[in-house]
Amino acid sequence: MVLRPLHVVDHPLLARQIAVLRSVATGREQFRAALAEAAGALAYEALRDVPVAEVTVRTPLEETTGAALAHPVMVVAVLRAGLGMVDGFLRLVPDAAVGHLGMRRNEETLQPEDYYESLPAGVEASTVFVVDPMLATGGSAVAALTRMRRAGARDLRLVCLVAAPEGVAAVHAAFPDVPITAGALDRGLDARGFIRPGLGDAGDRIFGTE
Ligand SMILES: O=P(O)(O)OC[C@H]1O[C@H](OP(=O)(O)OP(=O)(O)O)[C@H](O)[C@@H]1O
Ligand SMILES: O=c1cc[nH]c(=O)[nH]1
Ligand SMILES: [Mg+2]
Repeated sequence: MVLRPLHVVDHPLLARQIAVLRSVATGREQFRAALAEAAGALAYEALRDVPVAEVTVRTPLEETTGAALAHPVMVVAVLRAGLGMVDGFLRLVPDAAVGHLGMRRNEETLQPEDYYESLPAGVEASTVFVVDPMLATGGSAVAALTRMRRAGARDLRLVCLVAAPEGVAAVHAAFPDVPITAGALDRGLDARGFIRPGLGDAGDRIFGTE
């Protein structure tokens, strides 16, 4: 049986941040802050089923058992827009390693072009979260996940803020075992490959480029 995990997080605090991010009236500073908040909420949900290890804890009164994450966490940001999600993730997992994959979508062909890669050691042993706010055609996500699998990632997950059904289908087709956590599943893509209703160009809104 093919596993097709998509978890669209349903939470009022996340929904509120997504409304801020969608609004054309939201400026750069507020956009960055809302994206960090939303990424924290997504991280909380995306980490829900990571393996835990039992540890012994001594309270002031007696010894008991507690939980620790069984494997190190690695966050891999798809540049540039994925950078906007890293701080939110690190608020929840401050000791996570952070990798970077440089990737830009050619706006004529809609194909992703690689331009950078920097990955910390320990990919094989880590729970790896690839983060990018926008999952549109899925070309960038599939390329990023392919690079991470080639780098040795075994426990691999994708976290995005806004997903189009086309992108979800593309990731599911290429990586049926990779769970996707998303903040919203939108209607679809327009003729230019933009997510509708979406939030526009996430990278441009974070960095002020146009
Ligand atoms: O699913 P796709 O059709 O591949 O589109 C999604 C990609 O497009 C955006 O990045 P972009 O290429 O605009 O680069 P940027 O983050 O530097 O702005 C976005 O952050 C994704 O990486
Ligand atoms: O809607 C979209 C599609 C791709 N990249 C974005 O930033 N926004
Ligand atoms: Mg990109």
